[in-house]
Amino acid sequence: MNFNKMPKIDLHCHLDGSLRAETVLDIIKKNRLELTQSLEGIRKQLTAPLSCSSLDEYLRCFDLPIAVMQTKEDLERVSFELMEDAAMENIKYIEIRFAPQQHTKEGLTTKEIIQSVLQGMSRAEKIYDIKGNYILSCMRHLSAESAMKIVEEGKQFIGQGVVAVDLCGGEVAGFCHKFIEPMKKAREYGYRITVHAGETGIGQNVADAIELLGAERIGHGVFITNSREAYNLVKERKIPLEICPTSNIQTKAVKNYGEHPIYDFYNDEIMVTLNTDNRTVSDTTMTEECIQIEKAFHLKKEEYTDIYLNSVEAAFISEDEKQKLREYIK
Ligand SMILES: O=c1[nH]cnc2c1ncn2[C@@H]1O[C@H](CO)[C@@H](O)[C@H]1O
Ligand SMILES: [Zn+2]
Repeated sequence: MNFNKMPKIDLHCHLDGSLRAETVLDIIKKNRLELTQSLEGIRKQLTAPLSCSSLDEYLRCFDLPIAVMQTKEDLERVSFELMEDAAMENIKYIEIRFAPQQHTKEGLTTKEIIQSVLQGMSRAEKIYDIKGNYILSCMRHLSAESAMKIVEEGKQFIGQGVVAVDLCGGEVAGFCHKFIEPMKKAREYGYRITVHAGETGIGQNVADAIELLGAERIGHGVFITNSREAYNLVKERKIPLEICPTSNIQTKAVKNYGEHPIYDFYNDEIMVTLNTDNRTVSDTTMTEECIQIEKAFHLKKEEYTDIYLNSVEAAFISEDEKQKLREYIK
């Protein structure tokens, strides 16, 4: 299959993990930041090394991009550029996530931060054949109060380019208990809910995310294989899994593409979707994720179409918008 040309959907893509190295260098120079001044050095810092041994190590690659995402202008720019990069490889719809909590170092308010990325997104939508929405991620190592603040301040943007909230960062057992209140509030306000869970060996977190937080989708969920309860919940309630194969190899959730459970899940009628996670940190694209999965499992055209249609179903958009996305693949 010529995946570059085929229509694609990315439901799990972090803004801060998807910056162009050239742009990072540009912003460092423009803002006179005391950071690496060489493109090669930047590229190295932005991408998870082959030797990456865990999610925690993978997450260290976000320090540099976050340092250059602290002004309105720079947030607008990186948001526009991610949409542009996605459009160039025929991604027709993308849900981009980021944690506003991490962009206040130069004094921006949550409102200014969200407005800036939304502006970049809508500028790209006017030029390219792509649509997008934002997911507000809350860092799990921060407090429930901090997550509540994002839920409260992001509320005014629901339906204006913001569709959901997420929990992300390092994963420990039982993390969901801490976030019951903010996620309850989020549901009341009309946010859709997706949660990173089951990425580091703890299947029970997936069951918790669904039962305690009302997660409608799960980021990764690879380790439902460890928990009968989580597996059955995902299967029976048709909870879509946002699978990001390359990222899972880097964080050592799986050994290689061939050993990724995505195809077993697919064959067991679990609703899998295929996504990038982080275009720069994982040095990947949607095209590349598709190619690797095609290679590993001899994916047929109908199977790719099924997975694309799962993404359409799982997207946090209206029925009309879903219909438009279905038409691309006919
Ligand atoms: O695969 C992942 N699992 C958990 N957290 C992640 C992953 N990729 C990125 N982030 C975290 O999400 C934040 C907001 O975008 C990033 O700064 C990073 O810390
Ligand atoms: Zn992620």
